[in-house]
Amino acid sequence: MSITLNNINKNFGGFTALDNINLEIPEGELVALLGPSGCGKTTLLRIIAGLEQADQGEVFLKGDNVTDQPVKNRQIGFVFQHYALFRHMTVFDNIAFGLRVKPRKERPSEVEIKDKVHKLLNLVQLDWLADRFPDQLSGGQRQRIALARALAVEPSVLLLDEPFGALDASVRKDLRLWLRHLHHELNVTSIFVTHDQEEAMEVASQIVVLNHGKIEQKGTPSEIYDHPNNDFVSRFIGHTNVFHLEKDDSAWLQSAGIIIDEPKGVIAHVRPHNIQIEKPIDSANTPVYLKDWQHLGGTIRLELSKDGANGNAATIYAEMPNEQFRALDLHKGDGVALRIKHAHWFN
Ligand SMILES: Nc1ncnc2c1ncn2[C@@H]1O[C@H](COP(=O)(O)OP(=O)(O)OP(=O)(O)O)[C@@H](O)[C@H]1O
Repeated sequence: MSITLNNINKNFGGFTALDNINLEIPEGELVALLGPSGCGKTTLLRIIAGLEQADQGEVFLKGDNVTDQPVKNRQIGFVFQHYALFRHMTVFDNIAFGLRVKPRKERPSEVEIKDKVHKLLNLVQLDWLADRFPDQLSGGQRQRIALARALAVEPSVLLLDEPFGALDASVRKDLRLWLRHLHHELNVTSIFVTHDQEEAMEVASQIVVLNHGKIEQKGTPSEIYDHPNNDFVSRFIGHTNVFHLEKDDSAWLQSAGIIIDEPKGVIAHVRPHNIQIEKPIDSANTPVYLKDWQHLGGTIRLELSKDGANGNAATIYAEMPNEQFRALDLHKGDGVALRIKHAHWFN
């Protein structure tokens, strides 16, 4: 089901939580609402769900204006950060709950319910846990069961609010991929809230970046990463090195012979992988040296410092494949030459 938001505004007292939000989400997308704490993500999700009323604006689901419709008429499934499973019910009964409370005319028979719950348990790959209680599950298993429960009533839209926020890093990583694959299988229009840009990049087909109640940018992960609209998006999505050409950076960049494209503004944002590192011709006379590095799996992140700068000088981050780093045979304290391959410019 497609989702359209027109001019959504929401204030809490004198505070503007959402400021004229316009958004079109086509059917079948998996969209991440991404932004820093307090930017309005959950409020927007709650307005789509009907759990909160906007002060102004309209919500359309599949072209129908549902602004004044209560939650129960919107065919929406929810998964929240803190497991909302009923503790006194088994996994099976938790998933069956939404079907059993349907009005008599729409309620499936117990045989149909049993069949459906097992299908959902298979889908989330936890069929063997049907008779357990929520307390006997791991955090990751509970979230998968919460998702199965949300899907039981065949929602047209699935809303997930930081669904993996309470889980540890490795479980989170597994569940992100799992959610993506599950979405490929089901194709239910889904929106999930996250403040984790890596999570948004890894899972979503579209990312909506929010800040101070406004949409800063909407696009695919690569559009957002490679073509950030503005300074905020560029800094928020992944690491970026910021060079101010009207301020301190101008002089040392010039002295180091570092040229950043054709300037198209005064602030250059450079992604770590767009900084190429070479061994300098004159290593005794290089203004940049290797301070430290870290392994990030297939790549190495290099921390570079300006020679002679005091301890507060901004670190420059570069990234390169492991083999390339090994071939350079660099050691801590070695001088390096930089070449900047590409920058995003802002004013
Ligand atoms: N019921 C409320 N009454 C007053 N202010 C509220 C209420 N709900 C939210 N807010 C405020 O509105 C702003 C947006 O809140 P919201 O929960 O949507 O942010 P968020 O982006 O989801 O943040 P987080 O990532 O921290 O959950 C925050 O400043 C919050 O304090």
